Amino acid sequence: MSDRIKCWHDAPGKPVFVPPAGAIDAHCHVFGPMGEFPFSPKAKYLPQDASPEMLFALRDHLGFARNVVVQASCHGTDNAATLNAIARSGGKARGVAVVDPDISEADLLALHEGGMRGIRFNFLKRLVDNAPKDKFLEVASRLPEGWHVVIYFEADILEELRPFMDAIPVPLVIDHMGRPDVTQGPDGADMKAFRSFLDSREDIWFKATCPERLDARKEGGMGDPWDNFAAAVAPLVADYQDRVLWGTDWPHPNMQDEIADDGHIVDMIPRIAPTPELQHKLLVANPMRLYWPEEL
Ligand SMILES: O=C(O)/C=C(\CC(=O)C(=O)O)C(=O)O
Repeated sequence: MSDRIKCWHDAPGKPVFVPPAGAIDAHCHVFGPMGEFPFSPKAKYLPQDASPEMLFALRDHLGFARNVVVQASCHGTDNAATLNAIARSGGKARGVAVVDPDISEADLLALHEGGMRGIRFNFLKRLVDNAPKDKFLEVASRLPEGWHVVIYFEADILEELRPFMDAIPVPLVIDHMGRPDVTQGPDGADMKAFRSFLDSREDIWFKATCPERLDARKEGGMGDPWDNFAAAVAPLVADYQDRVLWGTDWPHPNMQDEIADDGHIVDMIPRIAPTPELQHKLLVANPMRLYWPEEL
């Protein structure tokens, strides 16, 4: 692998929407810097450096107060780059780790000390070589107190994953709503299946994220201003308003062919959460419960 990809906008606009005080970007990543934190030999993409300082500058520009940094697959199970971002944030970031399922209890506690509050299981074949469900279940059963499991999958394997996810004994957070086809609309088959999954347990959360991915022109979607995304996702946010999170997904891994303006992504918020009450739940109250519960 040679060329390092760059997927983010160099000069995102200032959003019109002003996030409420204490707003949390609950899904973003850092890459490297590679000189300090090399990528995994198993990485499926090799990105340019997207440093903590760049992330924090974007946070301030967009009007957010905190970040939840999710370990990206290009760093494998070495969480050093994500922990570095959390450490440099001055208390304004927490994280989600990716671990070797054989990780010891002591190492899990060290991740907790470093600000991690969950682990991520990634089922996208283009991102990871294998996803051993039996090992994932074992490690999910011995997480530190208060942790959750983040799961990333695409809509076509939701049913196949149901028995596995049903067996996880801690809260679940589903990345990007399990990537529904938003062009099907709010009552499409993918949204119906996802709703039925949400209805099966009260501790399944989801991220109403990634208009740029789910409504990408390249995928047959609308592209910015992502009208399909707004139409399909707003009813879901309204109906499950106490277990939905939001994030920028900066630096938008693997979106090099469709660079999104993060200011426009923030301006999607009032389209999926039209009232101040919903916006406060989405951006403050809900992520605080998962990531900074001791402050509540
Ligand atoms: O940023 C995301 O959430 C989505 C990703 C990257 C990713 O998850 C990873 O590398 O772990 C993707 O769809 O390529």
